[in-house]
Amino acid sequence: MDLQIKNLLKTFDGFVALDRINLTVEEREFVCLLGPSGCGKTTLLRIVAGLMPYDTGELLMGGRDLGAVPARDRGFGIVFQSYSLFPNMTVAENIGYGLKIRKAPGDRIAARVKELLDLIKLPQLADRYPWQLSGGQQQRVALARALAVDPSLILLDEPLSALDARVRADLRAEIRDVQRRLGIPTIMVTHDQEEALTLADKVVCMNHGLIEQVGTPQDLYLRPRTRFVADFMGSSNLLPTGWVRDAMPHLLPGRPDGAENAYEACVRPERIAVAPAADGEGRVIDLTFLGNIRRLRLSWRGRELLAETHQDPGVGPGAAVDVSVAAEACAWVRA
Ligand SMILES: Nc1ncnc2c1ncn2[C@@H]1O[C@H](COP(=O)(O)OP(=O)(O)OP(=O)(O)O)[C@@H](O)[C@H]1O
Repeated sequence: MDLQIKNLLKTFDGFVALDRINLTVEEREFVCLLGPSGCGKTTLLRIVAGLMPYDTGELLMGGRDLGAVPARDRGFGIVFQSYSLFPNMTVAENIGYGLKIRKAPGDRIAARVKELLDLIKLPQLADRYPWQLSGGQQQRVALARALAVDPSLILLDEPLSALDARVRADLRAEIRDVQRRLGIPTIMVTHDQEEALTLADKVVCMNHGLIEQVGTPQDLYLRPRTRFVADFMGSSNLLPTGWVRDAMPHLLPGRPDGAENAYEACVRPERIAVAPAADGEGRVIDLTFLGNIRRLRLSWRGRELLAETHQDPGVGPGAAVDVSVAAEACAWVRA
């Protein structure tokens, strides 16, 4: 079943938190809501969950209006940022809770709990209590609990944000794997662009209660349509039209029509090629070693540019370099 969000408006005392949002979550799709603090991600997720009312608009699940359906009857699985396991229940009891309140028979609950413990790769922890688990384990149990009732939609509110980088990366891969296997449509809130790029089929980039752009991770990274999206989805060189006309005229043909200040060229740092050249016009300002990449700040034709390379560029600060950008490396964005 798909979820359709139509013209959804949410205000708090006149403040517009969601400004007529339109969005479809297709069957089997993993959608990430991405954006800075306060852009409305959590509000949207809570409204879909049924935990918060909205002003106007429509929510349809498989064509059925959810407006009058209370949270507990929506049949959605929810995982929050903070581990929200019941502290006085074991892992198995936590996972089986939803089935128990639906009065499922004991043997069915036990079988389902076992299946889910295997799925989250924690079969040996059934009898532990939440306080005896690491943060990553607790979030896996929270995921299993959300899955236990065969939800028609999974809602994840920054489920990884309290975990350290390594656990986060592992669990991220597991969530993706489980979601793919089960094919349950999923909405996840995050402010971490890397997380959105690795997990999502569709990324929804939000800003001030509006959707700036919706697309695949590739769309948003390679073909951002606004300066905000370009900036939020990784680092970029944002180059004014006037400068491009003088310094990189070969980028101009892709520019949409519009006033001089209406568009800027977005060139990702890895698309700037740098080569040592004694008579090169560019100068290396500094170079930072970041393990898998090297980041160079360059000065070239009156601007500072950011370049990144996987190879050792063979130059240091002060060195003269040639700088080039392929025409197709540029996306024109609304400034
Ligand atoms: N109960 C409320 N009363 C008044 N304003 C609220 C309420 N809940 C949220 N807001 C406001 O609505 C806006 C969106 O909040 P929301 O929590 O959805 O943002 P977010 O994108 O999830 O941010 P974060 O990443 O910080 O959680 C914010 O400006 C927030 O202050």
